[in-house]
Amino acid sequence: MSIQFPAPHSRFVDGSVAEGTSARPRMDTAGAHAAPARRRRPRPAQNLESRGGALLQLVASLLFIGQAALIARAVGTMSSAITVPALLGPAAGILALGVVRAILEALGARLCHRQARAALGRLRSEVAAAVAARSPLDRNRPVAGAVASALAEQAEAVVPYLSRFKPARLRASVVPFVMLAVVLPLSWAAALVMLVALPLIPVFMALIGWRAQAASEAHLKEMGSMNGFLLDRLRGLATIRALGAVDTTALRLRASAETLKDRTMAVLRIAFLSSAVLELFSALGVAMVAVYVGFHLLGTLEFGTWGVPLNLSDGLFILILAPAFFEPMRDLSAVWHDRAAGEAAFAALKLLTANGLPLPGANMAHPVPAAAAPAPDVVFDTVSFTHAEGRAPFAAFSLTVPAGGRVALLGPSGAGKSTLLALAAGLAPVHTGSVRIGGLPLTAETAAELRSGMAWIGQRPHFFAGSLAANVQMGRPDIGPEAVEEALAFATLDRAVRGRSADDGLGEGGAGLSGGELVRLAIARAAVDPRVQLVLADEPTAHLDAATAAEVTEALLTLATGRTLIVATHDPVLAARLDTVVQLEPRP
Ligand SMILES: Nc1ncnc2c1ncn2[C@@H]1O[C@H](COP(=O)(O)OP(=O)(O)OP(=O)(O)O)[C@@H](O)[C@H]1O
Repeated sequence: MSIQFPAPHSRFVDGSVAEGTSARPRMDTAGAHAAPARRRRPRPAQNLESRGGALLQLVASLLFIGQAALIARAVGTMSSAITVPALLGPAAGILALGVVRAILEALGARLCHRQARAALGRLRSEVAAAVAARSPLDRNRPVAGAVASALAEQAEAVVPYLSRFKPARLRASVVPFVMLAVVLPLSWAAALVMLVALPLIPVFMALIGWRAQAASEAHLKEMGSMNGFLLDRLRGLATIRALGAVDTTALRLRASAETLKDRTMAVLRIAFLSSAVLELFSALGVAMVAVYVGFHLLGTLEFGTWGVPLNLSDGLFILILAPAFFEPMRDLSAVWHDRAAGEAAFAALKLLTANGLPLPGANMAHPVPAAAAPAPDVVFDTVSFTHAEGRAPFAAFSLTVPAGGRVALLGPSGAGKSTLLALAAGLAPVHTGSVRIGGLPLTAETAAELRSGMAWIGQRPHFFAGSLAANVQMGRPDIGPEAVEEALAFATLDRAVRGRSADDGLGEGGAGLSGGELVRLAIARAAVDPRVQLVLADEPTAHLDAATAAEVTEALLTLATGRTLIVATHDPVLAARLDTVVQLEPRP
């Protein structure tokens, strides 16, 4: 997948950041799932459409030239003779242009905002899909808190960037030059003064802009790392309390908040500075034009026109245009920090799309629920896999699990049991060799389809704050309440939750159920889906007392009836209940 992000210092950052994509990740209680993310080239019509609001605002600004001309003419007429009919025409014209300008400006602003929000929605979808496309085995995946902060909070800076900064930049790059072209035939001197004063503004703004960009990036980075830190520590609150590390954590949090405050102030200082610089230069520019026109009309400065001196109407026209000439630049300055914040947000989002260990089939469409297939065989054919930092727990591992077979992977910690299960689940691509399930090689193309017939009961299954039923159903629309009740009964959870209904809630991380009950809840998740024909369970009886482990073992074996089961375990009692035990040896 490739996402078009603006280059950090590009002159023109197009709104087509995520234009024309069809990424629609489906969010359910299981978290973010990447749906097909095929890209289409942005079409010119779409680009025009995305700039429609900015164009309306541009036209509104240009209409001021007409108003200025009418005002100047009316005042010029009044200097010779004041007649109502002579004034009525210009007055009506000024009013009509004013109304049209107001309408265009309001429409333009609305359209810009709407387009910016739509672009942000598409961008968020693409970034969420990119994050979801990283393998769970990739330990360099972005920190959850930082992802949440970037997607939910920092990404919002894209809206003012697209809806305010970009239209302002378009106006600033067109309106002053049209006004210059209008003034030049009347007075080259006034046009020259304007032309000389104008570039000073962008030069100083560019100088300030570099600082602003750096300050905004530092600010967003600090915000992301503080959010990541906060989420991580909130999750580990019990451990922090148990180890008496509350004060240390609070101190770090306070230090982080102080740094964030300093970074925010730095951004604000630069924003105020850029506005002040711009006001100064535009005021100087207007003053210079006013001095020239004033002295020219008084006859002191006779040069600067094309042979014919300026009359009152012409002079007034230039004077009225002078502030409007600098106005687009002032508008641009007012939203200058939006550029810095927007580009920093783009950069933060782009970081999240960095390539890492891919999740095979992450961007494939969710397969249409198919009727249950027969239990598949699983073949590991000379498989090897190397984790980050070159850790390869096994090399050229081969194993055939027959259809409907029940196999225990036994071995010391670090021997690679979980890694093998993850490879069978297609959570990471094998480096050499192949995995075949039901005769189908597990590849990026087949992984999504094969996974739809698997149940993965991980070492630390995630439970979401919400009802038991939602935690079993996991957003699968084809699983109804009756199936959920049956699955809970199957995993003998109905006893554990007797007195509560399936709609009763679980706290974050499964708070409200014991460790053994949570494993059974994970088994219920698998049991509820009739398409599941391959069950992969990673240490389901770890940390359980003998009686609970026996209950979990029974539930697992019942689930495995007529299905293929592979279990990674240290539990000899569980291993003894299975057909085959495969002993893994740690590599030297
Ligand atoms: N995501 C990862 N990134 C880098 N290295 C990893 C990752 N997961 C596991 N490892 C390393 O790979 C090796 C095998 O780990 P694995 O979890 O597969 O072993 P295991 O046999 O399941 O161990 P245990 O019984 O303790 O769960 C270990 O040395 C581990 O440190």
